[in-house]
This record gives sequence, C-alpha cells and structure tokens, in this order.
Amino acid sequence: MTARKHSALPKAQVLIEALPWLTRHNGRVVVIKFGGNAMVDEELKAAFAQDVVFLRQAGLKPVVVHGGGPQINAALDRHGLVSEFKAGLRVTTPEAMDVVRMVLAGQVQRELVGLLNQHGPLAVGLTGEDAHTITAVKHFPTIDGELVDIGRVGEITGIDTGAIEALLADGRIPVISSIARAADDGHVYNVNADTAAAALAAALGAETLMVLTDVEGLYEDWPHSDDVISRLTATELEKLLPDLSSGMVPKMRGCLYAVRNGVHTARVIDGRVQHSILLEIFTDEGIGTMVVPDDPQATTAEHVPEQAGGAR
Ligand SMILES: Nc1ncnc2c1ncn2[C@@H]1O[C@H](COP(=O)(O)OP(=O)(O)O)[C@@H](O)[C@H]1O
Ligand SMILES: CC(=O)N[C@@H](CCC(=O)OP(=O)(O)O)C(=O)O
Repeated sequence: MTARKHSALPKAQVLIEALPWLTRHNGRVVVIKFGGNAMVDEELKAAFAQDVVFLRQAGLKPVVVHGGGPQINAALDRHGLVSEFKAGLRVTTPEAMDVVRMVLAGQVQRELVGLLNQHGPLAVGLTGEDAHTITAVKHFPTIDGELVDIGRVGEITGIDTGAIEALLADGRIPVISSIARAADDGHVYNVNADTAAAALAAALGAETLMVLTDVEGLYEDWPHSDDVISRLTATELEKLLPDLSSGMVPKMRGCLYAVRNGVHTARVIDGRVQHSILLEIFTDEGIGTMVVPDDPQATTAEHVPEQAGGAR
C-alpha cells in the first residue's frame, strides 16, 4: 500500500528541513542588526518583526540592534543641520547628538518595539546608556595619518551584558539603540550600529551575528559588479578590508571582530527582501555573505551550518 500524501506535505517538509538548525540554535543568542537603509517600507518592517518573533518562539534568544542613518539624516535636515561623515562615521556636534538620540531611542527603537509587541509582551527597548550596557570614550579616527576630532562619536571600551541577559532570561527580546555612555566625561556618544552589534554579539557569546542592509551581501568588486561573495574566512576578510568603502567598512570590521571573538558565524544579508532572516536560515544556499572563523575547530561540528549555507 502506498503512503497517502496530504496536500500540505511540502509545508511540513519545510519545517522539518529547519529542524537541525533549530535544534542547534535552541537557547542560543542571535544578534540581529537592522540597518536604517533596510527599513524601507512598512511591510518589510512588519515581516522583520515576524521573523524575530518566530525565532523567539522557536526557542532562540534574538537580540535586536538597530541603526537609523537615513532617519537621522532626515531629522537633522528638518532641524537645519547638515549631515557630514568622516571615515564612515557621522560628525556629531552636541546639537546633532541630541537629534541622534531622539531619532534612535525615541523614534526608530520605539517603532520596532511596537511592531514586535504586536505579537505579545516581548520587546523591551534600551540604549547602551541603560544599566551601563555600552561604555565608550571619545573616538578620534585616523584620516591621512592624522587623528581627527569628529565630535560626540564613541569608541566602545566596555559592554555590560547584565540587563540584556536578565531580559533574555525573562523571555523578552531586547531592542538596543547604539548610544553609549562615557565613564569619564558625563557625555553620551554616538556609536555606529554595526560596531555596537558586533561588540554585543561577542560579549553575549552569540551563535550568530546577522546584519541586515540594503545590498545582497558583500560584493566582490563593488561598484563594478554585483557578484556576491557567499562565504569567506576571517583571514580572507581581513585581506579585503583595506579595499572596502564607507558603509561596508564598519559592517565587515564588525563581522571580523565577532568571529574572532567567539561568534560562530557573521552574515550580511539583504534586508530589503521580505523575511530575509528566515530565508537565510532555512534555505540551503543562504542569501547573503557568511563570515566564518579561520579555525574550523572554532566552528565545532555542532555549529557547522549545514542547513544555512550547506553548500558554502
Ligand atoms: N563591497 C561592497 N559590497 C556591498 N556594498 C558596498 C560595498 N562597498 C560599499 N558598499 C556600500 O555599503 C552600503 C551599506 O552600508 P550602509 O549604507 O551603512 O547601510 P546600513 O544602513 O544598512 O548600515 C551599500 O548600500 C553600498 O552602497
Ligand atoms: C557614529 C555614527 O556614524 N553613528 C550612526 C548611528 C546609526 C547607524 O549606524 O545607522 P545605520 O546602521 O542605519 O547606518 C549615525 O549617526 O548614522
């Protein structure tokens, strides 16, 4: 007698395909950075929230770190302030810092918390200022061999994971804005959201860092071709870093930092694709760029991403 096949069988097969990944990640922290450029429309943002809640309900511990570069640009413009970037970082005057804080903590973070909480009392928003989560000192980037003053931009000196871990233990989804407090001068500092996400992923011992942006992944020869590098090791990435340009620099530096500091995989994926998080996880080939540590031992058998990018 042949087994009867129900018409919904493909749906069951999709769920079963995800089983090894879900088993491996059960109880693990996944840090997801949602870039301001990926927040293009309401439908996408709602799908992002659904994906994050799905991970939470499937037994993972998602932590969201959000950006908001374009939203800050628009608000500065409304205030008659110019947006200027040096070494990929926003030149942040004290007046601009007020706007940055207002937009990140008061607008973007609130919106994401609201979308996540449509699914239950899950999300809690905080900034790096809360409970000493992110501490920084004033950052002076080197441009053409000179240290340059770009205002209230912070370089992370410490992460206190206590508040985030308490929220995770309580089943919540922390949503974090990339603003840091200074231990010494009493100021608050603007931190690039990719850098903050990478530092948090490392400090939390996350399984994966996922960076959602507005390109398909790391292009091999940007802007001349759109061939995406699907997988690379830390050393391969390190060699590429000097050739990367502005937006990708903090992102790929962050990925490198994460995999060199205990995170098993760091991925850059296209946040403009609906349900990109679930697609990256549940499709064999993955949809973006995956960075892995050099030492295969660091990615133990238990953590080899066979579902997510099994071919990579
Ligand atoms: N090699 C590269 N591959 C892909 N994108 C690149 C590359 N080099 C520079 N970029 C630029 O980086 C941008 C992504 O960074 P960014 O604008 O800071 O996004 P987000 O708001 O998501 O942090 C892309 O839109 C692209 O213009
Ligand atoms: C110092 C610095 O540049 N901070 C960033 C923080 C927001 C951010 O990183 O947003 P995206 O992820 O959308 O680019 C800024 O002011 O734009």
